Amino acid sequence: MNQTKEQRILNFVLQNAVRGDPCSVLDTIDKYCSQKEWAMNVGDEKGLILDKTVEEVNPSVALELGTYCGYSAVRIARLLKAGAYLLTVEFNPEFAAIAKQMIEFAGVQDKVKLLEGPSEEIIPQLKKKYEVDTLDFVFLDHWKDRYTPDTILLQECNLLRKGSVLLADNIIFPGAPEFLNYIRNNPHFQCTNYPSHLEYMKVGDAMEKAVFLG
Ligand SMILES: Cc1ncccc1-c1cc(O)c2nc[nH]c(=O)c2c1
Ligand SMILES: [Mg+2]
Repeated sequence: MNQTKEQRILNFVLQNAVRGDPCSVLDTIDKYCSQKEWAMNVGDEKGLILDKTVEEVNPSVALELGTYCGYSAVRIARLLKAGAYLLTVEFNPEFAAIAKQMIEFAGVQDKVKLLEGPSEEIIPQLKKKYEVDTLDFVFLDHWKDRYTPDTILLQECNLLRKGSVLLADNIIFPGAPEFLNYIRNNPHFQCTNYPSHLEYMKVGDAMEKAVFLG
């Protein structure tokens, strides 16, 4: 049975990265996806914006929507303080299976809880089933058409508190114009734009940070 691109990425990591070393896993994925097969990891350039935001927020509880192969889950988890954790949501079971192995190989499994299913089903379960009070940081990197409804859902479920930080990928490419319009015109959010490039490409992209004002 032919391997998927995601399986090829995982195998390249298993054969070339250092087990238990998150930076080695990230560098190895970036090497494969810039030299061999493009894939939709946040990548090294936008990854630095993600790093800076996570370090600034220093979250106790973080949520990621869109795990894919686990690149940004490893990227975020490696920066979390003792006792802090990341919940990451992936709809595609094949991607979730790859990400689980990637997270374990990187050695950050104790900080990451991978939740498989649609974000619109999982978000309303976070308080009761996953014992979340509020979220300090949310990384939106799933499907652009879910950015706005899921942001509204997070508010409806009382998962945001004054100062909660959202960071959204792909604001330019593939683009999330409806989300940008929603969040920039919403008096409950303070927005900042971070111009960058699409992962592994010279094409322009950007990330948008939105701080919930309560
Ligand atoms: C797949 C793709 N093709 C061409 C250009 C951009 C993309 C692309 C890039 C990303 O960073 C994505 N992140 C989350 N979810 C996506 O669907 C997604 C798609
Ligand atoms: Mg993305």
